[in-house]
Amino acid sequence: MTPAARVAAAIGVIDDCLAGMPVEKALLRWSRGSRYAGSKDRAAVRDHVFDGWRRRRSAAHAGGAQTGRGIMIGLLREDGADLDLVFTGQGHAPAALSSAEEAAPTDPPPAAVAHDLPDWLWQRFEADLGPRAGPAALALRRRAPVYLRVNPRRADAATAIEALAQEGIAAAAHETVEGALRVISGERALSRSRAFTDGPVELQDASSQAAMLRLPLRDGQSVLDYCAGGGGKALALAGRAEVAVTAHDISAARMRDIPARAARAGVRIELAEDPGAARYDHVLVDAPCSGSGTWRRDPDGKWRLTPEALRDLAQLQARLLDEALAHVAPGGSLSYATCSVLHEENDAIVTGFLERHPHWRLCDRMQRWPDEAGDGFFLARFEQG
Ligand SMILES: C[S@@+](CC[C@H](N)C(=O)[O-])C[C@H]1O[C@@H](n2cnc3c(N)ncnc32)[C@H](O)[C@@H]1O
Repeated sequence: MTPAARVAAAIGVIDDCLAGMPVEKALLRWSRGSRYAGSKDRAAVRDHVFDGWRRRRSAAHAGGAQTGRGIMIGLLREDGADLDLVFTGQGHAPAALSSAEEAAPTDPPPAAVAHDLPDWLWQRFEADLGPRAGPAALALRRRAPVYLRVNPRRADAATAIEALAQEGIAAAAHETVEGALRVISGERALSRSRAFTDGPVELQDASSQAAMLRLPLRDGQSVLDYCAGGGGKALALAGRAEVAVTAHDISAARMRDIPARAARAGVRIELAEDPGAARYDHVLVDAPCSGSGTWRRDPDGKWRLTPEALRDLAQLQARLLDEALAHVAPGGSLSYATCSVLHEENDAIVTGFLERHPHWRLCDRMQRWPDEAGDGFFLARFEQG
């Protein structure tokens, strides 16, 4: 495919997204109908679509229309591309620009548009994040850096960097998060690399890693990951110390890869579909959330979230914390995590918990904002007394 044909394909996929199709589904549909496209074409179309979808509002403003074509014109215009080389109308290229499309807009976009958030969310960002609202929203418009977690059971950082380099993947140690590596190039080779398939590294954002490093684990202790999902946090905790980690999730299906991932990582994780009356030294609630700190990876999230859905999430988060509390052993700790930057899912949940449980106190709190050092992430840890 020519570069222009890739843009034409992205326009079609973005139109499907605008019609309500989730971005991954729209890409899959295009991919299935485009057997002629090679792996580089697929990667390029994916990048265009995700760039356009993250910057949907500002690109539509710059391109003059809320359509796949308008978004791609705006995106390329904002990025300084020569539009006449792409919109030629020849072969599989998109049609030449009309005179209306040739004129870049002169009016500045409203703040919510410039920050690529729905109006209500931009208001929340400003209210909740204060001066950090702008930088956080702008970070969510960019591609996410790829971070790996070095599995201390299999390698140290230097060995992992060397193993990755031998397979054409350049990585460097994170400046502040121990054991986190930033992938500099070659990320598309990762999933097939031995460093990944044999267990020395796992894909995990640096902010999640930073949060898991804060839990004060000691050898011999027990840990319950109450919302374990695919087990990313459980694996990080199991790798850190000689602790007995149990994974629970309302969806057993979500946990199905944990045994294989644990075996690859050289750790043991027990699965508990129902933790019953069991109690643990550390209980972690990595709660379902809006994902607002990670929307650069999942841009659908910011366009789909509604105030009502956010309120429902906050109710679920509070309930999960109360449920999980029953599993904390005497003298143990309860940790609450989200990958959100919104007050309603973070500090408001902490305040509500402390009001409902006055014998518990907040003993640690971490808030990270989305930037080059990692995703947005929140952690609060409670102890009794
Ligand atoms: C943020 S994800 C967890 C991600 C996971 N900890 C990781 O690191 O990969 C939240 C998880 O909470 C689970 N969940 C939702 N409601 C729950 C409930 N009532 N009890 C336990 N888990 C629940 C979801 O199935 C989902 O897997």
